[in-house]
Amino acid sequence: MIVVDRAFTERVVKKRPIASYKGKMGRVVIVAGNDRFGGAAIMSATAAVYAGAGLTTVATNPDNWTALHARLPEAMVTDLQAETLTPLLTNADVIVVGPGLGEDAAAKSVLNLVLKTASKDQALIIDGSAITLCSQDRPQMPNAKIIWTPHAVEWQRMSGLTPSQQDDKENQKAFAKMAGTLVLKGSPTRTYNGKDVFLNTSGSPAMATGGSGDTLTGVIAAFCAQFGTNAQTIAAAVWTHSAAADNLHEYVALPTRVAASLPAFMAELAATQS
Ligand SMILES: NC(=O)C1=CN([C@@H]2O[C@H](COP(=O)(O)OP(=O)(O)OC[C@H]3O[C@@H](n4cnc5c(N)ncnc54)[C@H](O)[C@@H]3O)[C@@H](O)[C@H]2O)[C@@H](O)CC1
Ligand SMILES: Nc1ncnc2c1ncn2[C@@H]1O[C@H](COP(=O)(O)OP(=O)(O)O)[C@@H](O)[C@H]1O
Ligand SMILES: [Mg+2]
Repeated sequence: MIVVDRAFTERVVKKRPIASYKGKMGRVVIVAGNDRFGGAAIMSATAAVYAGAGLTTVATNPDNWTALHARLPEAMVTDLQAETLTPLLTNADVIVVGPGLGEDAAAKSVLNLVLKTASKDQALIIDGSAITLCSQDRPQMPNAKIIWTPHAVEWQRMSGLTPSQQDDKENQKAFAKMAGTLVLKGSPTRTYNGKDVFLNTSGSPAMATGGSGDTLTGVIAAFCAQFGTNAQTIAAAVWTHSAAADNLHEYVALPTRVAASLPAFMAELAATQS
């Protein structure tokens, strides 16, 4: 069991080299948001941009474009059609699929496109609706660096384990049949990579509000884009997201306010390096 705390995270969040440029900070593509859950796409993208991803594109239902542009002009948008999306997916360093995507035919079709396109050097973060769809349809998974981010009920859909059965031993046994990294969200969140268990030490019930998990996907995406995709980076992203919520000292940690606090918080974490 590896305890993830501030000291652990400070080893991951690096000062930016002088010669940094946006292309070096990672290309993130977020496939998210149907006509009802545009907020999930906006929250994921906001977190990715505010946690430092160099170039963020959101593939979302066109109903969400105006709101996304108005809230987050740093992000680019595209639709969910294979013709426009395929080249963007191919060039991405990190792909997020699932927040607020829904489970209809359009969601299934774009999820299949992502699974067909993802390649071995890319991080692929699978969340929300995409977890539910993968659990139902059991598609062939790509040879990519897959990161699953289920909550307890999504993990139940993946593994068959009820929330009360979800202890380290059972989780590891169930995840041994799957590939990649598992971020099992909860209180506390545990990250599994098939070898170690990373126990998060930040977070509180103030995070029990819609959008907290959508925001986490963007933080993980930005961390992988900048610091390399491995279990340490992913566990540090989990800690940073929940610690940023703790730092608000508010009854409810509104995901948009958590995201807004990330640039200053990450500067603080990076400043401890000599
Ligand atoms: N503003 C938005 O656009 C939002 C969109 N969302 C999206 O909505 C879609 C559906 O996600 P949901 O998670 O709501 O629906 P799900 O159908 O996946 O799961 C919801 C059920 O699981 C329960 N649950 C969640 N965490 C649990 C835990 N730790 N222990 C026990 N039970 C738990 C919930 O109370 C609920 O009964 C996802 O794609 C998600 O990304 C949500 O994130 C909410 C906000
Ligand atoms: N009681 C709690 N203690 C610590 N973290 C919590 C608590 N409740 C929720 N969270 C965090 O909030 C997030 C919830 O994710 P999720 O259920 O996917 O939200 P959504 O899909 O609405 O964005 C996770 O990161 C989880 O760890
Ligand atoms: Mg969620």
